[in-house]
Amino acid sequence: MIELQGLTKRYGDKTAVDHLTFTVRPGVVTGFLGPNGAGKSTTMRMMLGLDSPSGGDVRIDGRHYAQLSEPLKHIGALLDAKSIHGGRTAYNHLLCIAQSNRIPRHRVDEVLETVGLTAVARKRSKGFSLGMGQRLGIAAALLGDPEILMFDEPVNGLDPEGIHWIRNLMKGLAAQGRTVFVSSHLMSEMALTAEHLIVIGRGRLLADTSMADFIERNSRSYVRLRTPQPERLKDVLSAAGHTVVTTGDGAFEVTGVEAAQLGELAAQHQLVLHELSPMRASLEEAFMQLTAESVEYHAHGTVAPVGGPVAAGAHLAPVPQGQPGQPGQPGQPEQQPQWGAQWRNPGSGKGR
Ligand SMILES: Nc1ncnc2c1ncn2[C@@H]1O[C@H](COP(=O)(O)OP(=O)(O)OP(=O)(O)O)[C@@H](O)[C@H]1O
Repeated sequence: MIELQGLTKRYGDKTAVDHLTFTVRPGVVTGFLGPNGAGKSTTMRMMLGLDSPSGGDVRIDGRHYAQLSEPLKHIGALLDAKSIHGGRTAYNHLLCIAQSNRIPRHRVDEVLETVGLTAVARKRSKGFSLGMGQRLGIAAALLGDPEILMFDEPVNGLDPEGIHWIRNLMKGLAAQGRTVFVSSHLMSEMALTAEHLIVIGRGRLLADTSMADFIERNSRSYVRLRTPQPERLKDVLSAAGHTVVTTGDGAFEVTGVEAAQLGELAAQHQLVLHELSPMRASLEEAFMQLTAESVEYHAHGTVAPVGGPVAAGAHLAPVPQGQPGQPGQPGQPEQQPQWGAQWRNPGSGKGR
């Protein structure tokens, strides 16, 4: 278990981490999300004793990192895979870490096997691809067989096979009852991996919630309609009390009503429909809205204002309802400015 209490880090005038209080529990993968510069790496560095807090406290299984007599047996971390000494073979790199941490030599072979690097164990790591480097970094994190594992952006730059492998590895480690804490700036990636979510923006806690709750509350559902008789359909929908939004491609979006009801309404008025699709806004959209005020570096026109319309061409991928990982209920966009408060509920998750 990792416990943060009011953890704060200032660099001069800049507050990189601002009074963070949350607990990372065993048995589930906890995703640590935030836009670039939100303070994820700084938080992780403080967890590992690599940076000292300006205020507050972080404990690993009840103790400060510096108090752990054999830290690698408690917590293993992948922070920066590129920091590996390229002149050593993969085997020697791991052996050095094992010997300086009183970890038995047989663990080197075991972790090489786990990460699939046995065949290249005697090769110098400077010739390794990015994916192989990540695997070697993960092998080092696993070396002490720790109960807590921490991965900073582990899928960055990996190919689909590598991403799939890391995802399954993390889930497997959590299923063994370990604490798995993984940072990312991609909500879509976390939706496939994490059961619990911690979201930060500008160093502050924005959400502490189970993934299921996040999906349920944030996946805005609506119905998309297309017709060769747009004016008539719009009149019929408006007369029935529905608010109709016209999209760039000439379709209509209607919120707060079932697709079947709209189909029946159209049939009653003998209107032809070319499309009648129940849709759900993507989690990426919900995440962008949650963190919109916290994004430090905006790409012009790509970030949705809180509670406002989403910019055309933004990374939105509305998906038809009923897809795996997308259960939920209609969202309430007018409540979005309060989302942060709504999510600050450490007890709401499934974590143990
Ligand atoms: N050593 C440092 N000196 C000054 N400012 C720093 C230092 N380290 C981090 N910062 C600042 O603290 C803030 C948080 O940085 P951090 O790297 O923790 O964010 P992050 O969420 O990990 O970002 P990314 O997703 O881009 O890696 C940023 O504004 C960064 O510029």
